[in-house]
Order: sequence, then structure tokens, then C-alpha cells
Amino acid sequence: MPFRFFSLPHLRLLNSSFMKKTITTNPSLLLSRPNDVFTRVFPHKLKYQSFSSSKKSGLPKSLIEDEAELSDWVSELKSDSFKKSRLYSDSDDGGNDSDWRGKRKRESDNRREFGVERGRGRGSGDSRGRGELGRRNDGLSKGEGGRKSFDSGRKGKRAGDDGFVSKRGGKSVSRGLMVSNEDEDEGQQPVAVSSPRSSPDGSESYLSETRFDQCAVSQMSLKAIKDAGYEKMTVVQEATLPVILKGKDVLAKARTGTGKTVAFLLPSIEVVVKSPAVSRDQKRPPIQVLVICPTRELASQAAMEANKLIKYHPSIGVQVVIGGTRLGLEQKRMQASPCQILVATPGRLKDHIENTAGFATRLMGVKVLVLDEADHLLDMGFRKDIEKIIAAVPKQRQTLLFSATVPPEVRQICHIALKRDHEYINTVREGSEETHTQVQQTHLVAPLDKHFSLLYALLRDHIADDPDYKVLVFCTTAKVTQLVADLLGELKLNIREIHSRKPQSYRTRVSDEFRRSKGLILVTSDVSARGVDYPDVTLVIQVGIPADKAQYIHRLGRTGRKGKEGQGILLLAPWEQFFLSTIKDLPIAKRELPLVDPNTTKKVEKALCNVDMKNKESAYQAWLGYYNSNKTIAKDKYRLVELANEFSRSMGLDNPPAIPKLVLGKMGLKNIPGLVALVING
Ligand SMILES: Nc1ncnc2c1ncn2[C@@H]1O[C@H](COP(=O)(O)OP(=O)(O)OP(=O)(O)O)[C@@H](O)[C@H]1O
Repeated sequence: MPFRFFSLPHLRLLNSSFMKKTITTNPSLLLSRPNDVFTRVFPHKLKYQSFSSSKKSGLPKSLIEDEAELSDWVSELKSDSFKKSRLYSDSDDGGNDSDWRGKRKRESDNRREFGVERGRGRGSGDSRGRGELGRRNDGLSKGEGGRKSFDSGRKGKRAGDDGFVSKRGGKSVSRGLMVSNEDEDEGQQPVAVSSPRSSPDGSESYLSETRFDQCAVSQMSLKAIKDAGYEKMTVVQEATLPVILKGKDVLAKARTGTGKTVAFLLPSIEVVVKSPAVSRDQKRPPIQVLVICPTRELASQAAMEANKLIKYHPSIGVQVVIGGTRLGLEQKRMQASPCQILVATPGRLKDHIENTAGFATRLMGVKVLVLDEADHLLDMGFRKDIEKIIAAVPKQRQTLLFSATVPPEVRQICHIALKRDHEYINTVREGSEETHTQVQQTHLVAPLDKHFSLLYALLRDHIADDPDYKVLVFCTTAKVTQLVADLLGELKLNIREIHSRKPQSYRTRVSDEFRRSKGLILVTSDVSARGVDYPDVTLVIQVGIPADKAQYIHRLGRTGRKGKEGQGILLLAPWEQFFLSTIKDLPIAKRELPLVDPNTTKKVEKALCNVDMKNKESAYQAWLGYYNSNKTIAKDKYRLVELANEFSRSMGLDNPPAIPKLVLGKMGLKNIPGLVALVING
């Protein structure tokens, strides 16, 4: 296709006279396109990258039989690319657990864990006792450019959910949200569409002044919105709704926890409302809205939100298809209650396309395609699945891409899904951070052998400080998550764990419980990093470097939702400090090491002794796989192995666990001193 694309290097704030003019012309939502601004914004041409011409995998697309096969196929593709760029973590649409050597290994594990065991059963560890409360030691380092002391004024503020705007009320500061269009030839450019308000302390309200009943949606949808307790639109809803309702393709960026789900669901539902009613006799009515989410939790959550919004539309149905449940059950459910709105994870959707009778035909009715967490879905891990899905829906459709992060690479490849005249709506003000100002972010650097004790001390201090604590601890891989959860459970903290190695029924139960609870710590892999809306999370701790800046932002975004306060701590080893330069534009203060008394250290060491040896072995291998996929760390394999063995010692092991020779070969770590190779006969 002879497309020409033009990159949008950075959206800039429009000059103040233009802003003023735009905003006074229409105080709510405006779209205008002055040409002088436009020509300054699109200077670089972008080469069109056809997905069909991407690297050959050796398999024609039509021969991909199932999810696992596709995973292998993608893995092959990725083996070149993933080392080039970034670490991957455990956020994928997981399929069945299986062996690294087996054909059906999950692709995400191929990236990181290089595990050899399959779904090894450990007690679910559901209910663990309440922990002891210890002495508090905040230890935020001084001289952090006037930042508030770590906990100052935090207590008691979180309750102010709906009152956030009025509390922070102050004078509105006009500033532009950016809408852009990539096609210079058509004379379209970023324009100011709205002006979210800043409070006197500089934080931005997530709510706009526009009420839902001011926009052109059906009365029945408005009624449901009211029942859901929403009155004013959030900033991203205000900015995107009119554009989407006009039928435009949209790429939208808005901070975490600011209502992006409703922003894409509400106008999508309106498309169904306006479509001719489906006859009752029609057994397989067309799917009109297809929403893709990267994780099962997120897909279920989006379907729940959709169900809220269709409450008064009895003729509209919503279904969710996700991995980890029986395909046959989903097929029966879809037959029993056909739907026009389908929310799916990519792998399972592909399964249905290939294995469910009539499903592909139903997809030909898609009018709106939504990619939630679009940057993640367009990333290498999912790209091929997404390309297949795009090929399975009509070309004539509206496409909506939403995320809190839109890295430049994603801007460059988003045209595989979007029309060339799509609009880019960026609600994050130029020059402001992508994270929330009301979330206090700190980082802590300590040798690896101190991490477990430090983590325990940090959690204990937080619990002592806030009886309503609700904490997420992010770990690098599923198996490291399992290890940390075991350890914290041994230390009698009230914990739950969630990661791709857990059965879906367990994941759903734990996720629901954590959503409802207070006084709980959820130890998790990246399956909880994006989109999951747990209310009132007080603290997010990230142990070890996240995959990239976007993943840091999404993990942190589990706290500080809907204008609430929160804290984020990033715990790094000295050799992981390079990651700080990746996130240097975020307001992350250095935190002083909390005092860990010798008794605490001893207690943690004792608890580590009680952790199952097999879990330590798995964690070691997973750890090695994860850091081996990091360009910076893995460039010196000898050093990498030294570090892995430091991790092994930190788990209380005298000698590093053996790793199957085949796995070492796959990791490119054969014959590196310090590793113990395990030869498996037969
Ligand atoms: N207009 C509104 N008024 C008040 N609350 C709202 C409104 N719209 C959505 N919400 C609520 O805000 C919360 C966050 O919404 P949502 O999960 O869609 O955020 P998000 O921007 O998608 O976050 P993330 O980037 O983490 O995926 C949800 O609990 C949702 O019900």
C-alpha cells in the first residue's frame, strides 16, 4: 500500500494565544486546526512498515493451528528482537503452562523464565496470618527539591474520591490537551480540545467540568452512567467522546486510573444502539464491538464495566472470552446468549477464530475494534496475534487505541490498526509527568542480599503506619513472585499471590478478594501491572527493574487512581541503578535505607529456610532468564552469572541450583563459569 506516514515527534503545547482563542470559543470540547501550528508539528516522515512484510516465520498465517503454536511462532520471531530491546514480564494472555522443551511453552516464559517445570503445585497459600507491626522508619532522603516528606498529610486523604475536584478546586489553569492527526497532506494537526484543571499544588484533576448528559449519548446509557455513580466526565472521556462519536479512529493517551475504559466503551455501545436491532431468531448475530485486553483480569474487568453501561439496553449482550477456561464452555455460552460486544484476550480470541463454528463470520460484523493497553498489544509479544485479529475483522471499521503510555515506537506502528486520518488525543500535558503528582515515588538502592529483609521492613513499616493498608508487590517473573509470596507468608504477613502460573479460577478469586479488601498485600507478577482497577491501593513496591519505563508507570498506576493519594517504592540493586536514567523525567526521590535490625534479618533468614527448595530453584532459573534478556545486564554473561549466584545466596543457598543444559544453551549461557549444568538423560 502506498501509504506515507509522518511521525509526530513530540506534541507541543500550542501557543498561548491559540489556546486562549480555542478555549474561549468553546469552553467544553473543541477541535480546530490552524495550519500554522500544523506545519511545525509534523516535520519527519515515517516509513510505512507493512506488517505483512515483517519477518517471515516460516509459517503461513493460515496454518497457525492454535494458541500454543502461534506462541512458538511468535517466539521464533522474537528470539532476534527481544534481546535487542527490553525485558518482558508476566503480563501476557497466558496459555497452558508447559515445558520449555515442549512445543507448547508459553511465549512469555520463553522470553524470561526458561522454566523446565510445569505448573508445579504448591499450596495456594490463600490465607496467611496477619503480620506483626514494627517500628516505622520512612527515611526519605532530604533535599529532594522541596518534595513533601514521604507521608506528610497522606493519612485520611484517600477517602476523598469524589471530592477530589472540589477539594483541590483552586483556579483553573488553561492548558491544552493535544489532538493530532498524522497525515500532513490532509492538513490536520494537534489541536487543543480541552483544559483539565490544575489545583494550587500543581496536581491535575482527573475529572472535567463536563457532565455526561451534555453529550450525545442515548438516554438509556445516561441512566446507566448515573446508576454507576458517574456524573462528570473524566478528562480523557471529555476529550475523546465527541471525536469517537463522530466515527473517527482515535489513539488516546491518559494517565492511569482516569477512566479510559468508559471512554472507549460508552461510544462503542452507542454504535450498537444505533445499529439495526438483531432478530431474536438470529443464532449467531454479528459481533459489532470487539475489545482486546492483554490480560484475563483486565478483560473480565472491562466486560464488567460494559455490563454496567448496558444495564438499560436489554437487547445488547456482552461476553468475555479469556484463556485459562475451557473453550467449549465459552462456545456454549456464546451460543446460549449471543452478544454484540465481545471482550477478549488475544490468544483465546484467536482460538475461537480458528475453532468455533461461525465465529469468524460473526467477526465480520465488527464496527468498532478497541485495543486497550494498545502499546502493550502492539509490542512484539502480541503483535502477530493482533495482526491476525485485525485481518479477521472488516477493514471498514472504527478503531480505538487507549493506553497510559504511548512510546514513540508505538506511534510508529499504530497504523497497522488505525486509519491514516486517526486522531491522537494526548491528555498528558506537555512537560508534565506521565505519573500522578499525588503519588509519592521513591527508589531505594541496596545490595541484593539485603532485598528480602528490606522488603519485609518496608512492608512492616507501612502496615504500622496505615491500618487500611493495601499493597501490591511487583516481582520480575511468575516464579520469583511465588518465592517472594512464600517468604512473606512464612513471615506471617497477610498476603495473596497472583501470576500466570496460577489457575484462572484462583486468579479470579484472588483478584476479586483483593479488590474488595483492605489490610492485604498482593504479591504479583506483571499480570497485575496494567489496567487492573483495585481501589484504594496505598503502596506499590517494585522489586527489581521493570521491563521498561512504560511498565514502571503502569505498575505504579495501581495506586493513586481517581485522584487518590498513594506511594510507590522501587527497590533496586546497585547494578540496576542504570534503570533510573530511563525514568529520570519522573519525580522519584531517593529514599534512605530503612534500619533493619539484626533480629529482623535473622527472622527473614529463618523464614527463607522454610521456603520450599524447588521454589528457590525455579526462582533462580527464572531470575537468570529475566536478567539475561536485559541488554545492559546480559552484555557481560560472566557478570550476569555472578549476579544470579548473588541472588541464589540471598535465598540462603550455599550453591546455585543446577539448570538443565538445554536451557542454558537456549539462554546462550553454556560453559559460563559459576553455572551448574544439569544433564537430563532420555
Ligand atoms: N466519569 C467518571 N467519574 C467517576 N469515576 C469514573 C468515571 N469514569 C470511570 N470511573 C472510574 O474510574 C476508575 C478507573 O477507571 P479505569 O480503570 O477505566 O482507568 P484507566 O484509565 O483505564 O486506568 P489504567 O490506565 O490503569 O488502565 C474505575 O473505578 C471507574 O469505574
